[in-house]
Amino acid sequence: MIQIAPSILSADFARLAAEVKRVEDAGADWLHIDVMDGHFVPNLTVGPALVQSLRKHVRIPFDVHLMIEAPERFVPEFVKAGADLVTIHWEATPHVHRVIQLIKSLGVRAGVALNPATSGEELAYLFDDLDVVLVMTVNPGFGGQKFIPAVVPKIRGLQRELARRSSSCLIEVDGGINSETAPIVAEAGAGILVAGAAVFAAEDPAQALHALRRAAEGAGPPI
Ligand SMILES: O=C(CO)[C@@H](O)[C@H](O)COP(=O)(O)O
Ligand SMILES: [Co+2]
Repeated sequence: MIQIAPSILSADFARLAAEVKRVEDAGADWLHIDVMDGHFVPNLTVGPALVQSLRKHVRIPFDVHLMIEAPERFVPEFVKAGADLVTIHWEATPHVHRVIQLIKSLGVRAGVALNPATSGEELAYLFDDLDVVLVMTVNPGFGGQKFIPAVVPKIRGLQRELARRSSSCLIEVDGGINSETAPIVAEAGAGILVAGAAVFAAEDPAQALHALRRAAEGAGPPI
């Protein structure tokens, strides 16, 4: 079953609670919260205070995508604020294993995100500790960008390696996901699809979620 995680980056921040409730009611599986620090990526977004405020209005689990340098500095605050899954970038700290241990020790799920230019081969020693590998299908920093097809073989390679190890770790994809790209990534092995513009910019989010799910599930099981 494909899971969909709408990204708040394309929501109207002035009406955030109402917009998020709308996608929750429409059947979203996760809420994807993009955190940016202006260093790791050339953009700034939100911090733990916003996560804590939203937590009071939303029941679906929070998927917090940290696009920040040295994420270990802020992991405990995001968990305290209500994160259910914390994903850090492979490129953002020299101590990825240590940060994954920190996230797990706080009782939530842990993910590692890979920029388009990162191969993911280095992740092998982490698979047993990871709940999610997040494959960026755009360069991180902004919503509404165009999907990078060259990333698809990486998704397929990760899927094969995870299947070989009988791992329960899921592949999440993030960036430029819509009804055209969803079947491509689902066929390659993605189980969680992040979708910002495709859901929050749609007139009818329920219809948009349905279209994404149908497109992805029509792709058949991963190879
Ligand atoms: O992490 C990011 C961007 O850095 C994403 O979560 C985007 O916000 C997804 O938005 P769309 O590409 O689906 O509009
Ligand atoms: Co994201």
